[in-house]
Amino acid sequence: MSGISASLTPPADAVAAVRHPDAPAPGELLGAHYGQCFGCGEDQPHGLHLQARAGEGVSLTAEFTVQPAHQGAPGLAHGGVLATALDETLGSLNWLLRTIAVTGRLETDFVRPVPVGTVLYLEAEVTAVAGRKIYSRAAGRIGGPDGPVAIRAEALFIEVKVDHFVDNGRPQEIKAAMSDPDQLRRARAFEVNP
Ligand SMILES: CCCCCCCCCCCCCCCC(=O)SCCNC(=O)CCNC(=O)[C@H](O)C(C)(C)COP(=O)(O)OP(=O)(O)OC[C@H]1O[C@@H](n2cnc3c(N)ncnc32)[C@H](O)[C@@H]1OP(=O)(O)O
Repeated sequence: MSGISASLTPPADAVAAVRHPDAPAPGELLGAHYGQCFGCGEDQPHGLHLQARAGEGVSLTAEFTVQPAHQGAPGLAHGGVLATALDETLGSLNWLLRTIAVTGRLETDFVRPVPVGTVLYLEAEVTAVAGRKIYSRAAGRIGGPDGPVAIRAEALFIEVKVDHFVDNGRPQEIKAAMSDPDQLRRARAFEVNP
């Protein structure tokens, strides 16, 4: 067992997260926010191809199958890849809030080794919101959705403006995504209220 750091404990004035009225219905697949995303992108050959599904409230489930490209030790998933799976799952929660946010802090416990070929069953929920700060937690189970926990994490996401990606990333792709005539795809790219 491990304790979490103070910065992951919501402050006294934190409030419960509110699911956006247009959030996908429980059971609905969220789809990728960006085709080249290492976590969820369908165009990323060595990516995780993680598929997240909306849950009740501000929660979701996701699945990811560990591939040979994700090994650290022979036959076992790399810890950084597992942390990525948690990060991606937690990041997807922002689509249920329709908030653009990036990971500020991610604390991960690696509880059991995860062999190649394993399906990791992830579950995540937002626990509290305080201003721009979104607190969340996730766990990944093996052997089935009710199997033993192999990994878990607590995280703090920070809300940002689209400018975060324009100023620090590839502005031309961001501008193209913002002009996408498909309103839902445009909103999903930035996980924001259209
Ligand atoms: C073409 C299509 C395009 C698609 C477009 C995609 C859009 C959808 C993106 C989704 C992507 C998903 C993928 C998975 C999620 C990632 O993996 S995101 C990538 C990894 N994360 C990053 O790159 C973030 C890098 N860090 C930063 O940019 C900046 O540090 C941050 C996080 C924006 C914060 O900077 P800031 O805005 O100046 O905020 P700042 O005032 O410093 O802090 C605000 C508050 O947060 C607290 N805080 C900030 N950082 C921390 C920290 N590390 N620890 C504890 N507390 C912290 C501060 O203490 C402060 O608290 P208060 O004083 O308000 O109580």
